[in-house]
Amino acid sequence: MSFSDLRKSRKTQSFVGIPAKQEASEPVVTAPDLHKNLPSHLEVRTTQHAGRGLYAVADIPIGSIILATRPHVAVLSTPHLENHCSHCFGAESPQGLKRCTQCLRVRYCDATCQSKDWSLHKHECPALQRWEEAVPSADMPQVPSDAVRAIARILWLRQKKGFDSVMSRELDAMQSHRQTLPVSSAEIHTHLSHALVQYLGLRSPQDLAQFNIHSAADLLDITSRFTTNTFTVMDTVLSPLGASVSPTVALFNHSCQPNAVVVFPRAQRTPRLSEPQMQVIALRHISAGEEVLSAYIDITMPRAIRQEALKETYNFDCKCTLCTNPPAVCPQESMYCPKACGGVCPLPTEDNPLAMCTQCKSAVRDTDQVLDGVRVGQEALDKATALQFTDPAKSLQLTSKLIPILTSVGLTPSAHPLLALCQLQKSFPLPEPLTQDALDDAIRVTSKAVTGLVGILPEVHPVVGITLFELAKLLAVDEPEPRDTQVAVFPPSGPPRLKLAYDTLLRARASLLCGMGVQSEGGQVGAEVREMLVALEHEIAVWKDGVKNVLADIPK
Ligand SMILES: C[S@@+](CC[C@H](N)C(=O)[O-])C[C@H]1O[C@@H](n2cnc3c(N)ncnc32)[C@H](O)[C@@H]1O
Repeated sequence: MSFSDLRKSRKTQSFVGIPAKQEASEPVVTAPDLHKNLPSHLEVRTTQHAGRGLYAVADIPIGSIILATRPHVAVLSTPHLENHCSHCFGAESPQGLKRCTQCLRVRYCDATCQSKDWSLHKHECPALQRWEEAVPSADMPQVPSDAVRAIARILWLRQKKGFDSVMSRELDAMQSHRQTLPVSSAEIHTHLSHALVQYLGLRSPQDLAQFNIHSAADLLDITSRFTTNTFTVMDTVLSPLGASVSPTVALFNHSCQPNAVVVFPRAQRTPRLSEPQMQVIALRHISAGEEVLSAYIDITMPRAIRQEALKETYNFDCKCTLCTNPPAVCPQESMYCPKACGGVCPLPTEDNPLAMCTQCKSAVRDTDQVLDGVRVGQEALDKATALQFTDPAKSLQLTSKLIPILTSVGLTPSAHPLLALCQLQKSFPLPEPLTQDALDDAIRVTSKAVTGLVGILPEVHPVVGITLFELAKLLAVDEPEPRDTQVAVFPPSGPPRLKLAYDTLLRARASLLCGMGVQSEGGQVGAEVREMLVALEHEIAVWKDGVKNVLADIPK
C-alpha cells in the first residue's frame, strides 16, 4: 500500500495486518504507573461524557500553582525560530543566539541549551535539511509546519525512550478522535500525515514501523492526539511562541468558565534551563472534589463561535453552564440600552431581531443598523486578522474604521467583534514620530479592551493583568503635547495621567500576582511590573516635590 492510500484506509484498523491498539474516542483509563508526577492535591477521574479529567482532592487557593511541568515536546513556530532559543524558548539576548551550523534553522542561547536539545535535534537537523532540499520553489515554506515538526519530535522521543517507557505510554494514552473525526478535519490529518512522512524521509509505510506505527489508523491516532492535546506556548505577555505537548497538562478538561489557566511565566528564580515551564494556575478558590477546568479556546468569543471551535478541533459539544444555561445577556453578545437607562440588551440576530433592554424593557429600534454593523465588523475583523503581519497599515486602517462604528451602534466593549477589533488594534506598535492624538487613541482602545475583558473574565485572569499592564505603560509614555489638565476628557493629561498610570499598574500587579501564580510572584512580567512601580513612584514623588516647592515660593 502506498501513502496515497492513507485516506482510503482512514477507517481501517491496519495496513500491514497489525491492528491499532486503542479504540479511539472511548474514555481512556490511566494505568496506575502513569502521571506519577501529579501533585498530591490532584487525582485523575474518568467520566462517560469527557473521559479522564483532573479533580482537586484538597482545597486549592486562588492564585496557587496547581501544576508546573516542562512539556514533553515543544517547538517554536517558524517566525520565532530566528529570535528565540529552540531549547529554553528564551528571547534573543543582547549577546545574540548561536545558530546550528548544520541546518542553519534553529538557534540556541549557548552550548548548554544546544547540548540539552541535541538528543532530539540530532534527528531534526537532517530532516530540516532534507525538507529544504526537497522544496520545489523559494515561495514554498522552507520549514515544515509547527505541527509536523512537533509530531516528529514526539515520534523521535518515543523511539529514544522506548515504546514501553512511561513517557511514551503517557503520550500514547492521550485522547485520540480518529474514529469520529469529521470529514473536513480528516482531510487535514491526511495532509499532516503526508508532510510528516516526507519530513521523516520515509520511503514506504512499512518504514513507519521504526516509530511503532503499523497502520494508517495508528498514524491518524498520532496526528489526532496531537491536535486534541496541544497547548500554545506563550511568552510572558501571552503572545504565541509555538506548540507544546504535555500529557499531564492535557488531562485537564475544558470549560468556557474555567477555574484554572495555563501560563508560561518564566519564573525568575528557577534556572532558565527548566524552561519553557507550563504552569496551571487557580483563577479562583477550588474546593476539594471539584474538577479543575481550563479553557481550550478564546472564551471572549460568543457561544456559537466557541461551540464551533471546540467541535472542529476537540470534537465535543460543550455542556458547561455558560453554554447550556447562558445568562439573559451574554457580555460577548450585548449592547447598551437604546434609551441609555444603564441596562443592557442582547444583540439582535438574523433569527431573533427583537432585542429589549433587560432593565427598562425598551426595544432596540435600529436592529438593521446593529445587524449590519456586526456583519461588517466581522468581515473587517477577518480581513484585518489575515493582513496583520503582511500589511499592518491596512489592517490598522480596518480596525480604526470599525471600532467607532460598532461603538456608535451601541455594542458594549465586551461584545464581539468590537472586543476582538480592539485587541487586534492594540497589538500594533505606536507610530513614529509619536503624536498626542495617536498616543491618546492607543490609550482609549486599550482601555476599551480592559473594560471589555473585565466584563467576561475574572480580574485575576492573566489576559486582564497583561492588558492592564499594557495600558499602564501607555499612560506612562511621555506626552508629546500635554493638554490642559482642567479639561475633563479621557485620557487625562499631565499629573492626573501619571496618577492613573500608577493606579492601573497597581491593578495589573494585583491581577498578575494571582493569574501568573502567587508562588512565583507573577513570574518575569510580575518583576517588570514591580520595577515600573518603583520608577513611577519616583516620578510622582519628584512631581509632588516640585508642586511643594512651587507652593512654598508663592508669597503668602
Ligand atoms: C486535552 S484532552 C482532555 C483529557 C481527555 N478527557 C482524556 O481523557 O485524555 C481533550 C479531550 O477531552 C474531551 N473533553 C475535554 N473537555 C470536555 C468537556 N467539557 N466535555 C466533553 N468532553 C471534553 C474531548 O474529547 C477533548 O477532545
